[in-house]
Amino acid sequence: MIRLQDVTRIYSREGAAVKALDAVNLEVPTGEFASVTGPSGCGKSTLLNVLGGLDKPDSGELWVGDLPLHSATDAQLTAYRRNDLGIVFQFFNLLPSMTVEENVELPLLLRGEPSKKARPRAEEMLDLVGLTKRLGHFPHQLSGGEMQRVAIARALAGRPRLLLADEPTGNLDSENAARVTDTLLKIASQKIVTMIIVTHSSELAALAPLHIRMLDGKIL
Ligand SMILES: Nc1ncnc2c1ncn2[C@@H]1O[C@H](COP(=O)(O)OP(=O)(O)OP(=O)(O)O)[C@@H](O)[C@H]1O
Repeated sequence: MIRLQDVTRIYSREGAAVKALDAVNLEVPTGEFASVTGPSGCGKSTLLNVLGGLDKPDSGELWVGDLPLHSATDAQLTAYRRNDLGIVFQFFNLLPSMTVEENVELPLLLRGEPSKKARPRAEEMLDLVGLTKRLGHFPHQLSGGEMQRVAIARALAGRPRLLLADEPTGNLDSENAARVTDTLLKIASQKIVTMIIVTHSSELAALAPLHIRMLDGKIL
């Protein structure tokens, strides 16, 4: 369970206080797929940043399972980001000189897993996103949608508790966006991870069992 209780994050801009998150209360059950929508400036990125342990609330409580992110130490936050969190970005962020398989394996190798464990895990995740035939390809040989599915496989490889995605279909044409959406729905149906996805796509947002609408730092 992800639980936010009265989470407030205030920025100051030109001397004025901006409540990017204004006493937000939210519960996302383990394994749930939640979409987040709302107009520019409503606080979506701030919500992702506090969930990702990159920013701390000024007040309130934010729990990821039994970990209190609002009071976690820097060491706990580093461990949380490394072990419990998968992140998918709008622009994929794959390493161009590595193959698809190597891109997915890399986070596992970086955290000390031996290659003989990392490789089958990468292959399993690439099978999950339907890219088994692309293992040896390089990112520039893939479509945008395929690159995003590699990024999703990479984010899941380390068995995170929480998958955060910021506009995962924002940079894709409709056909590629549809494939990425199908992949996300497949992952959601298997309940292998809690997913919170910020999107401007009303289609993707509506497909999520939990649709969070934000306005002016609040959840509607
Ligand atoms: N570092 C910062 N310093 C000052 N104000 C900030 C900062 N980060 C965000 N804000 C303000 O907080 C509010 C929420 O911003 P946030 O980026 O979370 O919105 P958003 O919904 O993600 O917007 P977009 O869809 O445009 O990315 C906005 O008014 C923004 O200007």
